[in-house]
Amino acid sequence: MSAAVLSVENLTTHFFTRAGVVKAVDGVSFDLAEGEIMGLVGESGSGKTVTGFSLLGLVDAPGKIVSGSVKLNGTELTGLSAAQLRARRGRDISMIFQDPIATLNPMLTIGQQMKMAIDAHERLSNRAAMARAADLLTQVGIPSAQSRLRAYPHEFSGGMRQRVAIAIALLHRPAVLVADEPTTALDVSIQAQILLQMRDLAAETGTAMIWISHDLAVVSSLASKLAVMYAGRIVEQGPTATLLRDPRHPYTAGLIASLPAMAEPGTPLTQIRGTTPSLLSLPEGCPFAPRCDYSTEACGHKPDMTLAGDRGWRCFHPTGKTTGLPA
Ligand SMILES: Nc1ncnc2c1ncn2[C@@H]1O[C@H](COP(=O)(O)OP(=O)(O)OP(=O)(O)O)[C@@H](O)[C@H]1O
Repeated sequence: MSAAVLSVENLTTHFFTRAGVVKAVDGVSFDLAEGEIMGLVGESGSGKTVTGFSLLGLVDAPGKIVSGSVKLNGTELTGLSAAQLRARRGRDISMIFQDPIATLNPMLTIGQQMKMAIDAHERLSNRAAMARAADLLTQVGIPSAQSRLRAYPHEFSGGMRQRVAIAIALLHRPAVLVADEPTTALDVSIQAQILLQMRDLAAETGTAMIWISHDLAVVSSLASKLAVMYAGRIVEQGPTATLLRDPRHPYTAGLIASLPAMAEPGTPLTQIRGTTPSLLSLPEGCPFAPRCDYSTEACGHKPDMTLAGDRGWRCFHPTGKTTGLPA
C-alpha cells in the first residue's frame, strides 16, 4: 500500500451550545491511500457529516476542532488560516453533498459554473477550461458533454445534476474527495451506475474518497474499507469484505443483520433495539452499552481501539460470529 494521502489522528470536534457541549466527533483516526475509497457509515447523528466538514475546515461556530490532526499529503490542515484553507478546498480536497441544487447556481450554465470553479485555482484560457469541463462531464457519464455545457441546471435530471456536482468537485483532480450521501436521493439503478463510475474514477485519477452513508449496503458496494461510526467515534474499521463477514463490534453486527441480504426469506429484518444516545450527555463508558446484548460491568469504561492487522474495534466483548456474507 502506498503512503497515506490523508492521515487523520484523534480528530475531535465539539459544538459549544447553550444546552451544553455536543461531542460530535470524538477521537477519530484513519488513513487513506491514493485512489482508496473508504465508506464512513453509521446512523443519523453519529457524526459522519461533521467529520467530513472537519476535514475541509468547514466547521463554523459554535463548532470547533478541539484537538487532533488532519494531514493532507503531509501538510497539517488543522492549524491553517481561513484563507489557506480556501486555497486548498476544491483544489486538493473537495466535498460533494446530497443536494446538488444547493451547489449549483440556477442562473448560470453548467459551463459557466465549471469555468468559475477552475478560475478559483488556475488560469486557463476559455477554450482549455471548456475542454477540461467537457472531459470531466464525459468521465462522470454525461453524454454530449460539449453541448451540455451550454445548458442550465434545471435542464438536467436529478441524477445528471448530481453527476455535474461530482464533475465540479473533481475539476482540479483533488487528492481527496469527501462525498456526503450524494446518491441517497436518487433511484437505485442510477445510484448503482454512479457508484460504479466513482470506483473507476478513483482508480483512474488516484483521487482518494470518503463515501459517507447511513446505508451499509450502498457503501459496501463501492468502498474497499469501512469505518463504522457510533456516537461520534469510529467503533470498528477494516477492509469491507472482512468486516462484513466477520464483524467484531456488536453494533456493526447489528447493522449487518438489518441488511435485507441477511434476512431469511419471509422473516422480518432484525433491528438494533433502542435509540442512539444524545451527544450532549453520553454515558461514561461505551455509548453502545445500553443497546448491546453483550454488555457487562466492564462496559462502564470507554473501550480503546483494539488494533489487529488492518482492522480495529472498540469493544470489550467483540463478537466472534461470522455473518455468512460472502468475502
Ligand atoms: N451547528 C451545530 N450545532 C450544534 N450541534 C450540531 C451542529 N451541527 C451538527 N451538530 C450535531 O453533531 C452531531 C453529529 O451530526 P452529523 O450531521 O455529523 O451526523 P450524521 O452522522 O452526518 O447524521 P446524518 O446522517 O443525519 O447527516 C449531531 O448530534 C448534530 O446535532
